Amino acid sequence: MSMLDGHEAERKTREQIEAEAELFGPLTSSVRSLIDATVMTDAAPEHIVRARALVEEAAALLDSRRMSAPFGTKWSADGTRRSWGNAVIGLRNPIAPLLEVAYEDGLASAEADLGAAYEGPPGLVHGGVVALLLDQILGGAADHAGVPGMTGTLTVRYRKGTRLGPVRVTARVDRVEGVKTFAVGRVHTADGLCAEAEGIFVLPREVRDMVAEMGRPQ
Ligand SMILES: CCCCCCCC/C=C\CCCCCCCC(=O)SCCNC(=O)CCNC(=O)[C@H](O)C(C)(C)COP(=O)(O)OP(=O)(O)OC[C@H]1O[C@@H](n2cnc3c(N)ncnc32)[C@H](O)[C@@H]1OP(=O)(O)O
Repeated sequence: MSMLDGHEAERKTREQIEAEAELFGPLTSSVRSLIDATVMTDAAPEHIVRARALVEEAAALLDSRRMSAPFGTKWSADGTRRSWGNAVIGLRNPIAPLLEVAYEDGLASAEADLGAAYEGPPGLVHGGVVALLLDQILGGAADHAGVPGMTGTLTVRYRKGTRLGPVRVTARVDRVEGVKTFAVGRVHTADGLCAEAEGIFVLPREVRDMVAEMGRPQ
């Protein structure tokens, strides 16, 4: 499979995309609540059994028509880019913990409220989830700075346990060396600095070849 598969140009207007966001966003949000309720429920057994039947009915309804491939990245003529399946920020992905990434003065930042579904050690966020957030925000900072790449190396230093609840993640590009972008980032909670990371994002060879032929994709 090529690195460029899953990138797709689409003809939808901004209004159509907004209408889709209004349709799918609330579904994602409801399923996210369902995930939390599934982990946290202490309901009576008959309620669990009934809930399971309802969930299976909802899944069958949604599954009655499927896309032929995962969402990928869709590019519109006006430059809008959608990665709605993305595991960290996808609008259609209920396991995606981050909502919006803001970019200001070279700093990417985002907030998430990590509930019980993200637990690792008791009461703390799973270390893999911390790395997941960092990977995305560092990659986003590189992308936003116009020097995107695939994660080649991600080094995380876990300074203290990240308590479940609100977290803030930030990142910025530190330097660029040829096709490699070095980005750095942090995770904070009310307890202070919990994790730091450095990532090396490499513009893949086949994209480099394409860019050399056609100019950098917008
Ligand atoms: C149509 C546009 C497409 C744009 C593409 C960018 C998309 C980003 C867009 C939006 C970002 C949004 C945010 C995303 C965040 C989440 C990202 C993820 O989850 S990514 C999934 C996990 N990562 C992988 O699956 C990578 C798997 N590995 C590979 O594909 C290759 O190994 C790759 C691309 C990392 C390198 O392969 P080579 O063939 O392009 O690289 P060579 O030509 O050998 O080396 C180039 C330079 O990079 C260094 N390098 C190579 N691999 C490295 C590595 N793993 N770590 C550090 N440096 C590495 C080399 O030493 C060399 O350095 P010297 O130029 O000589 O200084």
